[in-house]
Amino acid sequence: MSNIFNQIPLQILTGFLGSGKTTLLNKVVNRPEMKGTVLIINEVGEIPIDNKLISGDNPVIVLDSGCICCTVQDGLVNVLHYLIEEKDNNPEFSFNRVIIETTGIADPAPIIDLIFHYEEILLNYSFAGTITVIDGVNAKEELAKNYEAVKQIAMADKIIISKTDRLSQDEIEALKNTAEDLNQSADVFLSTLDNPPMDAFTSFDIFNTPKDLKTVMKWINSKRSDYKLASGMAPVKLSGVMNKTLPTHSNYQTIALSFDKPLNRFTVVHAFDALNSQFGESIIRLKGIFDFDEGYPFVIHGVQGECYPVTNQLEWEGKPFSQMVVIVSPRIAEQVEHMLKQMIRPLDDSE
Ligand SMILES: Nc1nc2c(ncn2[C@@H]2O[C@H](COP(=O)(O)OP(=O)(O)OP(=O)(O)O)[C@@H](O)[C@H]2O)c(=O)[nH]1
Repeated sequence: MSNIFNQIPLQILTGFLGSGKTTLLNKVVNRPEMKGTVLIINEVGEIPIDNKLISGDNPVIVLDSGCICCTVQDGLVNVLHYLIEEKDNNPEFSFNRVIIETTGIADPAPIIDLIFHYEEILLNYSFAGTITVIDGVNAKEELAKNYEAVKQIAMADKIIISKTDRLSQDEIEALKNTAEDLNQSADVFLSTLDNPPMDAFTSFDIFNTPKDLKTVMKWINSKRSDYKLASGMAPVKLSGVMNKTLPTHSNYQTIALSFDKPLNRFTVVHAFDALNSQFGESIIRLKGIFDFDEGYPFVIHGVQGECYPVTNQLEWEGKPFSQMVVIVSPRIAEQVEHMLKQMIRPLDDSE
């Protein structure tokens, strides 16, 4: 068991769907100063993809049986407990920091609440703050529609504005102002694909609780009426670790597809183009790893109806595969799934 002097710092990394959390983590965790970091990644959808996009030696643990802020709190407690046990009993395992990457639709409040109220976590870990990634390109629309995106910013100790390589100086200033409107106490950092703000991850004082604990507590008990953006979340009752009222998410549906044969690249690109032009921003998030039989995996991302260029230079580990997750509003889910199944064809398709 640990004491106050060797409590492990625990950071939460949050930010709306597609804002750039995994990309940032991938850049950040392989730096020497982050050695010994354990990543706990929570994903929506039955098929976890993000863990396959993180390279390097740091242990990555996936929590994929639901969203960490409502259904997998027990899972998080178990993982944190397991890590301490391993550290105490296995001389070959040590770690000095944990970063929890939430799903893009997570409300950080219940996770922070859990950290502060679960005795075993408090004994061994020290909460080192919430880092929220704001999507530099899509934040305006997201904040107008999604309550989670607003709350993620309001709860932050540090805010990272991503994708600033695609923004003008005026746009960056406007986003800084938005961030400040929602949260005056957080430090704001800027990020590009090549230049992740390391300070946001490395500068914290583990002997202090985050500076705006009061704000955190206010948020934990808050109702939507305080904020005029986006729609509210309906409260639900949970059993398990936290037997209290917690929010559910805005309305999203996840479509997860796997394919066991190499795919025809053009049919995939064509299907995504068709989805984005027909449904636009209702395709909230799309991501996939694809086997086009070219010897290495292709990674395709889409955020709010726009597809991004392939960015990850990965290699296959084991047998090639194709898996994708699409997050959409429920009213179009059936149609989207049908289109994808119709349009995406295997390479050897003779039709
Ligand atoms: N131009 C640019 N693109 C970025 C930047 N950060 C992320 N992206 C792109 O944005 C897309 C989504 O990034 P991810 O890191 O997967 O986003 P995420 O927040 O982990 O997404 P979820 O897992 O859905 O919550 C990818 O295509 C990234 O390459 C950036 O700083 N600049």
